[in-house]
Amino acid sequence: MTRIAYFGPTGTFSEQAALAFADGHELVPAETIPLVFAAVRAGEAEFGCVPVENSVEGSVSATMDALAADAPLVAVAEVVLPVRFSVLVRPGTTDVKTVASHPHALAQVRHWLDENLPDAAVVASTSTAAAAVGVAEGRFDAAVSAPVAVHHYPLAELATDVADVRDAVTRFLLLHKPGVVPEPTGADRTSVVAVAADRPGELAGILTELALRSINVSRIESRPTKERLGEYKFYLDIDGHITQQRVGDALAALHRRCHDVRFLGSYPQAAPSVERDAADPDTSDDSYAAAAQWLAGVREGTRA
Ligand SMILES: O=C(O)C(=O)C[C@]1(C(=O)O)C=C[C@@H](O)C=C1
Repeated sequence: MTRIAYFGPTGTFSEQAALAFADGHELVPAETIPLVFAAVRAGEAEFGCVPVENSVEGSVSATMDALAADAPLVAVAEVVLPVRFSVLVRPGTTDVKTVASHPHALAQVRHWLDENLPDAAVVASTSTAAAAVGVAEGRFDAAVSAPVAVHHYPLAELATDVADVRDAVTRFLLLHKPGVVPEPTGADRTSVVAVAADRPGELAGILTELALRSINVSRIESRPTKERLGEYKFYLDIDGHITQQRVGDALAALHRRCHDVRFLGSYPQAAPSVERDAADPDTSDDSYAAAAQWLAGVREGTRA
């Protein structure tokens, strides 16, 4: 049976994302995001499911770092889930002195906590469900959890539908060892991470390579290389698929000019951000093929 390792324990948003990817597969929890990557790299699970980006709190740095380090894994699918929380307590709890959750979740309910539990000490936990486990075991009084967590742990709802930003969403990736790239659908995303050379205009140069080929950038994020102060790698999410000429051409250009480029996957967009085939017709695959034919003819001396 196909196994999906997910950022657990049971009752996380990541588990719901894993279910959305493939109901019927065996879901195996891993306690941290790096452990999800490790399970896939070691072949203990074929796929891994991790959060990558939240509309309120931004990128999940543990995922970003794990994507760029060690043996490469690539994204083969994404899913976007709405994020509203339940605040869970042991049945009968009236006095909440400590409230725990994953830092990303805490950041999304800061105002609610200020208004409703102003005296509670806020504690970071490895995941929203780990916080629920901590409450069940008596280590904290309340957990900011995914709504499904109440079905997994002997806890009661102190509040439901908690979110400072009503329409918050989190994007999750399904990861696999490099091998098969999903077929292009016409509304795909390609992710890469590039270590740029440290020279004037380099970032502008990278973006120009994309702009010249009519490629939309949906996200750019920098993280330190962790080797030297001031040295950064750039994560880019672009619209399009690696099999498209203009995307392949742009990534080859990035490979020429950057110290390092790692392909992080081409996969269907969960919520397409552009019209299908909205790109400039001068950058279509047909246009690239015609230009390559002309160039080959010129080199052979059969065309001018
Ligand atoms: O702890 C969980 O439930 C997770 O799946 C992690 C996570 C995150 O890292 O962003 C997922 C979605 C929510 O935004 C809060 C927490």
